[in-house]
Amino acid sequence: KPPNLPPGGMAPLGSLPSEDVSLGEQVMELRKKHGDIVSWRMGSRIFIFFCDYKTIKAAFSKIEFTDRPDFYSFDIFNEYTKSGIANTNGQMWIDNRRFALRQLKDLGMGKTQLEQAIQYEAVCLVEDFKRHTGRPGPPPASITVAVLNVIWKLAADHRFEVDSPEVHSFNKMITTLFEDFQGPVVWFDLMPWLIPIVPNFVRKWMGIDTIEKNVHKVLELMGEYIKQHQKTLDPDNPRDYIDAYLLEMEARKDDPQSNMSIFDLKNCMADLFTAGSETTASTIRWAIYYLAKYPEIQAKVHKEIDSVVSRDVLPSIQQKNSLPYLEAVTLEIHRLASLLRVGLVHSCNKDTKFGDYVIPKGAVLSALQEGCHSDPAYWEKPYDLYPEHFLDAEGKVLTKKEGFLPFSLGRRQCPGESLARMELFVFLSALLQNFSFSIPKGKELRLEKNPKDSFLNLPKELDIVITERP
Ligand code: HEM
Repeated sequence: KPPNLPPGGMAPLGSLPSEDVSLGEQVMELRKKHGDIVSWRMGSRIFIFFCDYKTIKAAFSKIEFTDRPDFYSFDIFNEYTKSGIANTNGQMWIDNRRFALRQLKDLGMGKTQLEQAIQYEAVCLVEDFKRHTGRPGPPPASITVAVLNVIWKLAADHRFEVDSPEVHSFNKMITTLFEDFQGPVVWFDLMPWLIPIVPNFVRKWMGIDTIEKNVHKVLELMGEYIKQHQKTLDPDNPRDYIDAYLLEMEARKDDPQSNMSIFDLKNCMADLFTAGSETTASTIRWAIYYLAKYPEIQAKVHKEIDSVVSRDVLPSIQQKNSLPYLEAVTLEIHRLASLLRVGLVHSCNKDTKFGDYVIPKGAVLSALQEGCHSDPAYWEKPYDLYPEHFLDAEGKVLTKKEGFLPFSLGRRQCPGESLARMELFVFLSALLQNFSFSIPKGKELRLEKNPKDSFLNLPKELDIVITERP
């Protein structure tokens, strides 16, 4: 055991989390015994869990705690060659993240071009929901298409029709990757010494081949769009992320510090799609489920929208500040869903003193989001949908709240946060202006999380009834 390690579950041979209770809940038990920083040896890895908001904020502002770990499951996503944004460290990460943030800003975050694209997707979404009214069923797949189309617009100036088989098969690739990412491949992350000794047939059984194939398909598709863009590139009129990257890559072609390449571009794009699609689409689904479960809150949202927006136009992003209750509901959905339950792990790149402890090089670092989001120290009603958590006495939105970190904190904080917030506002306000959501008669809507999904809290497919509002 390294000296001065935070206290916790440090069985000499390492213990794996139980599958009956979620990882987050198991860490919360350790927190009760040991305090806000706990360690846990899982397999041959030392995990450090930061359990309290202030501790996470202090930890994730440290450069030593900003890297990603050398996880096999992460490397598969880059075909074992570090590239992209989410799984790189050092200069490559700094350059790619900076480029992504600049593109997300230049292509219209807060500006009209992307706003219009999102607004157009909202029109299509409402039209599609009309086809699903009056009978029990899961929330329509058009939610995912709308969210994917926003990223397609940004990345490759492209969109798909809601019934296009291509967009659904692309989505299937991404969701399958998410499922597989939480599967047996995790053993290689926790016990990397297994990697060279596990025979091929076991790797196959673990689903590694399937993940590799799926990743390859995603990257190949990105490659096709890049090729089309190379043929039609106009340096004076960059259309999207791909054009901007190609131009910068050309401008830096003699720069020995440049890590830019077509392979890297494919991975940056894949990162935007994987990080930005299911997260946003699932948040919309959670919102629909929670509002169906809390009809009195839904009625208040309807009333607010009706008092601000005329019924013959969809709400626009400019009206966001006039709809504080909807905004507070959206923030509550982030809190209750805690989509990335224990965050996306970081790693420590050198032995680092932190408070009374020393965090050893190579430790895997995790922010206990769902613990913060249900901590009674921060939330009056931790397990209820209670928009008042995010409203002050005058009904104004409290955007910055201690204990609230759905997009994480610090240097790795989600670069897509503003885009996600914009999408959530435009899509949810459009849907709630036009529809109400309810639980099918005689049914119950069970929204508890699956303990086996330790990292991502994606909603199960549950039936609701969509009714067009008069
Ligand atoms: C509701 C929607 C979303 C949620 C809850 C969410 C949450 C997060 C979280 C918790 C992280 C990990 C941060 C860390 O490592 O500490 C992250 C990373 C990331 N997100 Fe998001 N995200 C959302 C939407 C988006 C969107 C729309 C995009 C872009 C299109 C995006 C792009 C990324 C990228 C590229 C990273 C990796 C950043 C890095 O490693 O530097 N996300 N997100």
